Amino acid sequence: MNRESIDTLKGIGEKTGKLFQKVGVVTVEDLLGYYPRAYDAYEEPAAIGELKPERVMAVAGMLYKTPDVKRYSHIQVITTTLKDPTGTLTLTWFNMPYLHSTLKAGMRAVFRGRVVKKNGRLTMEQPEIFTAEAYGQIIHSMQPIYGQTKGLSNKTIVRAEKQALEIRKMVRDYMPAELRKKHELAEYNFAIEHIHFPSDRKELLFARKRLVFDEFFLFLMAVRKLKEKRGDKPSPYSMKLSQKVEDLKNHLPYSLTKAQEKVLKEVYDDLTGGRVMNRLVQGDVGSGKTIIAILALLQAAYNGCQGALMVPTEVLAKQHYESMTELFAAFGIDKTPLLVTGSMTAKEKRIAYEKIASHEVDIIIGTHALIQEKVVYDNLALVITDEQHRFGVGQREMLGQKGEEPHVLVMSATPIPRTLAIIIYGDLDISVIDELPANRLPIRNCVVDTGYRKKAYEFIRNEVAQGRQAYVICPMVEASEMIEAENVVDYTKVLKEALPGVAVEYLHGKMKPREKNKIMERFSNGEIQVLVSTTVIEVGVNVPNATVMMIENAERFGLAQLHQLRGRVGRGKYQSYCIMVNGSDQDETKKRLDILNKSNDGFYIASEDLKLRGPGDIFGIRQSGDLEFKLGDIFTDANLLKTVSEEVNLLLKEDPELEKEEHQELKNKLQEYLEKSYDKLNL
Ligand SMILES: Nc1ncnc2c1ncn2[C@@H]1O[C@H](COP(=O)(O)OP(=O)(O)OP(=O)(O)O)[C@@H](O)[C@H]1O
Repeated sequence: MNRESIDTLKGIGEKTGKLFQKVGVVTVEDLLGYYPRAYDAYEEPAAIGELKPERVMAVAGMLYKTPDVKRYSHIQVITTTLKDPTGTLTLTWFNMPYLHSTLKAGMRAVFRGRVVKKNGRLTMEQPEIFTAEAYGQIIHSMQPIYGQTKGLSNKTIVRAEKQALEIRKMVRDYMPAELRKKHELAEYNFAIEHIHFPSDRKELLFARKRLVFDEFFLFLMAVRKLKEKRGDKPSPYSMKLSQKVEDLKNHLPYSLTKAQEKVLKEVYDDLTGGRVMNRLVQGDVGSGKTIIAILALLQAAYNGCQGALMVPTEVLAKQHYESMTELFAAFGIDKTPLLVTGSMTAKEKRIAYEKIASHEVDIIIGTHALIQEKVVYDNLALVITDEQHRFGVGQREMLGQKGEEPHVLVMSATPIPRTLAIIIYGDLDISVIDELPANRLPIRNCVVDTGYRKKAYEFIRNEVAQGRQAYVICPMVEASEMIEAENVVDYTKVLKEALPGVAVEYLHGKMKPREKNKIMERFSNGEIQVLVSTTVIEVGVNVPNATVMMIENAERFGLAQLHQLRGRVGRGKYQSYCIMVNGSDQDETKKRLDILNKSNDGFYIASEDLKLRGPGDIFGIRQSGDLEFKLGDIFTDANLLKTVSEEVNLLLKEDPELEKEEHQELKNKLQEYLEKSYDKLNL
């Protein structure tokens, strides 16, 4: 029943089914596992005088004007005014023509929507309308808000979730009863129901704790199994260090930092030590992880083996490919890299696979495409993955299976404290690059409001005049009627006007991979001077000539994400700048952005953010959304993570193969978890 497709639910036809597929929901089970992104608590209506911008709030009052309808190209706007003893408020709706006949002067109601400040005055946009009685019934309840996609509204998802809960088959709880009791965990079926529809905050936290416990538990069990399987084994590829690679290292345009040398030695010791390497290299943005990867790949190549470098995006794969090709050509390195990406044509792929299988190439760079079944390697001795995003523990294992026990090196810029890293990466040894190259000048930061834009553009113009380049980040791709935030397409037009003679172009995730690559290429070689982009450039993009990072609507991003974005500048010898434009006047936002303003250190930022939010703050912007947990946050749930880690140790000590009767359900669940983790790769 739970594995059935969601089109068995009422109201879900082919079209809606496709939209659900877009957010990864195919079966009833997937739907139940599609947890709310946030919850809306229907609070007491506030007085108009108490309204705060950028918040969703409710007000009660009387309409004192018959609505006014205006039409601007494709948008119809209805406005009216609400009054209470503390003030007046403009209410605005977009494209809702039928409201015209509902809204009448003198009507009393409760209105709930986002409050925004426009031209110095407060307006409520797209408010929902309730009678006082109807509002009284839902007050204080928690309404789920799901991640939506164009055409798939929250209402549709809520309706589907309710049905799914009704028809689902209850599952037997796989968590051993003893553990549930010890940690006061909710029963599984109860937790699933109440994560979607909690009646209050307490119930929500109860349900959430159980599900986060599960996420950590299954993840850590999988990590332990992986360690057992891959950990500390003799390696079929014991290498000898090649002098050619040493020569390259000694002739780079820079010398490695002490931290890079230390980490490189640890990697070399693994490669030559006769045991299979399973290592994580952790280093803040721009600390120089890539050269470690390149040198290790070359060592493999000069030992007659193949090496693969797998990264999360095509843009990055291409970037690595190009910089490697250039480097090798400059230093007379006779080892050829090959690029494999999902957007290659079938023919291109076939040719690439042949080159890999015949060992015509030594170093293979690519995205997920690298672990597709069709790729057959010849003597694959080293696999390097960029852990920023998406590659979870299952993927790690899968790559390992591609060769005969290849060495595995994982790169990460996520600033996880050592105690947590040891848990999360329990199957890996950890190396840390804890120093930035010496030629770097610390990035100068500022947090400004939108009134500063003109000055910022002048500043960018100056930098460009000196030969430098700039990024401008906007949260949205295109204009939206519902969300007040800057978008790449319109912003580019504005910027082109503001900066005549400057080459301004845009980049976003909805563009075709080829187009994206082209734009990135033109930015890399300096043809484009200002790149207006969404967060697609967040990870790993390396254009050392870029010195300005201007982030619009900085309030909409998590601190970790802002830190990554900022890490795109300050990668070369030039002084770099980060301008964060704060579009909100909330104190909390100011405090958050201030942390970034004061520091360029990823570890410090993560720990300060945690202090500000406090453990258990589950409504804040997730810090570690890039790890593979849907609900759990390794920072705010750090204590639970430690507890679960201890429990997993105990359990595996007592029953290493999960053979006991009371662990059978768990064993099946774990198997399922691993299979799902592999499946994700084939999406
Ligand atoms: N020791 C060094 N001295 C000077 N420059 C260096 C040094 N090591 C690396 N670089 C340069 O610093 C820039 C950033 O390095 P790299 O791209 O490896 O960063 P990273 O650690 O991968 O960062 P991110 O996580 O942001 O991708 C590159 O242009 C690289 O050539």
